[in-house]
Amino acid sequence: MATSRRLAKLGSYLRPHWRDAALGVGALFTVNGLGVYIPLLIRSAVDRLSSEFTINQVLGYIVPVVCLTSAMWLIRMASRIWLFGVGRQVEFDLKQNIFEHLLRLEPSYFATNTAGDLISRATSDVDNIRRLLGFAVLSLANTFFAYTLTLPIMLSINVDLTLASLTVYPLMFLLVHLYSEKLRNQQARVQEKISDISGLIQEDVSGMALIKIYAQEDNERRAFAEKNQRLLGANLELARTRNTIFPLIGGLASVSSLIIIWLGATKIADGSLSVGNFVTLLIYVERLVFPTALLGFTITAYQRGEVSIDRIEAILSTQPKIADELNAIHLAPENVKGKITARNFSFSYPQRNTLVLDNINFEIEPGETISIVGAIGSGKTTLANSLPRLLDIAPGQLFLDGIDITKIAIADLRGAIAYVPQDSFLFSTTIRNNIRYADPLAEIQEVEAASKSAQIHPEIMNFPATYETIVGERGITLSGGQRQRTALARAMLVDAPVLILDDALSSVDNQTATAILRNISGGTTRKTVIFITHQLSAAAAADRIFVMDKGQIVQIGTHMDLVQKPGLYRTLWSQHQVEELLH
Ligand SMILES: Nc1ncnc2c1ncn2[C@@H]1O[C@H](COP(=O)(O)OP(=O)(O)OP(=O)(O)O)[C@@H](O)[C@H]1O
Repeated sequence: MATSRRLAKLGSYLRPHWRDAALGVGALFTVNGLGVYIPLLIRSAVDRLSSEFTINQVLGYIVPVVCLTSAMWLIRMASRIWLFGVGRQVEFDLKQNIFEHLLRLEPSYFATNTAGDLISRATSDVDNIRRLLGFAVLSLANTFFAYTLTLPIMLSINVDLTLASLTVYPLMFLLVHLYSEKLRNQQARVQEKISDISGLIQEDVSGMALIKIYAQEDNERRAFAEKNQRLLGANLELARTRNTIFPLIGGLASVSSLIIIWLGATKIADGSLSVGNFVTLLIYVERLVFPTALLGFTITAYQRGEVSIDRIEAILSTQPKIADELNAIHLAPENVKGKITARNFSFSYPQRNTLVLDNINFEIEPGETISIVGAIGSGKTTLANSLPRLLDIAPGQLFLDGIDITKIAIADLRGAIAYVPQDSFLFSTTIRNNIRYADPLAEIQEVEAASKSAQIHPEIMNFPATYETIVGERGITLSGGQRQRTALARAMLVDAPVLILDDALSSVDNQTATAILRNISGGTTRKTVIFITHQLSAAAAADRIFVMDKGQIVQIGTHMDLVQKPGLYRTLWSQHQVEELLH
């Protein structure tokens, strides 16, 4: 991103908080104005007191200097509160924007961007921008005012001495210019390495059981040490560059004072400079040393911030691929009948040329229960993910109640479809909150009814705190089957007209799976149920069965029809019967 665009971005982050920023900068202006005035008082004191010295005169100078210095201290404090506050506000806004933006992005985005990298951008990079907008703005404004207010007065006192003291500055700016590109690149490398390490920690913590099962602790330790070493290398490289340039800047600024002392002394000796003016110039140059030396830190903060702006904007500028059309159709779930149609539906994943779904056609009537069976990788999950538009599908291929699903408002489409994916993810909260996730105000009776439909209620009643039992992270305190049925209860509570179960009962025995399917597809208000499964005895209970092979629906029919015809279903059924016998 070009520097001008980065500055425009910074401006846009600051805009909502311009009042505080302006107050902070205004306070710095006042402080620097007072800072310029105090040496003038001292000059007058030095010149007057050298001719007549009384205690009253001394006090007449000391009291205003003390009062002004105290006022400066208070105003400087206020400027810090305002400007650092702006940094914190921007940090809050950015975190909020990033999180809200991530919620709008489609699942495939998270397949290509690791959680560790996203976390590092939302925390460490946001922190860099906070520092840039708090500390760097403060120190830059301070340096700017220090120079613009001090230099004219210095020039009015003595042009030669002032210009001589400034001779080191071109050298200083050349130094900064030469090193800035290098510093920015090294900073970017550090941020990348931080992301790498966050990614590894995040992945290893999630996959800890796997690491232990395969006894891969040593390999993981080595992989971590390698990444940590790279981060250390990047940090040391950056520190070397910084530690070369910043003391040089500070040192060059101090050379200005030496120039004033050296040339000033000769000017006092030849009578062309009063002692008062000499002292004043010396104080002014000293006053400039600190803001100038701070420039180094300001540059670091700026460069860190620059890299971080790019990294954060990479998230914020990613347009969601799956979004509502301008005139999206709104559908209330209670008005949805649940008819699902596919017409010549084909799909391929980005970066893959082959069709994963190849010219699929079907009609599912409202209230019908359909089982989808087929070989591993035949496209069942892809079909299930397409219906609630978790995948970016082309228009005119899938329809809900005859309406193209790409024309329906996404929230309404997803509100009409309850979906239990293969991975029955549970949050680290109570079972009750997990079940009523989609309806946090649901009463316990509704939660219990949903659990009864999912055949998990008796087991929950046996947990130590029944529905208030806390589920460990990702539900590790529950068995696989319990997790699956809790996830199913969550979908049952929604009471949507369409229910999709993607291999969601694989850890439940065949009889229970069949009973659950009968339970959810029966009743007075029948839902349209799509039941993807490898459990053929449960699948057989459906009204119709779709058999998938290599991205196509190769057979459609009832269990009785399909077992009588030669084809994939009969083969799968025979295999299933052999497995049942061997069991
Ligand atoms: N995100 C993805 N990116 C690229 N290819 C994918 C992605 N997800 C699935 N595939 C591929 O699409 C094909 C169909 O996968 P899908 O998960 O739909 O099959 P499935 O029938 O549900 O399999 P299973 O019975 O194992 O769940 C497979 O070849 C798979 O490798």
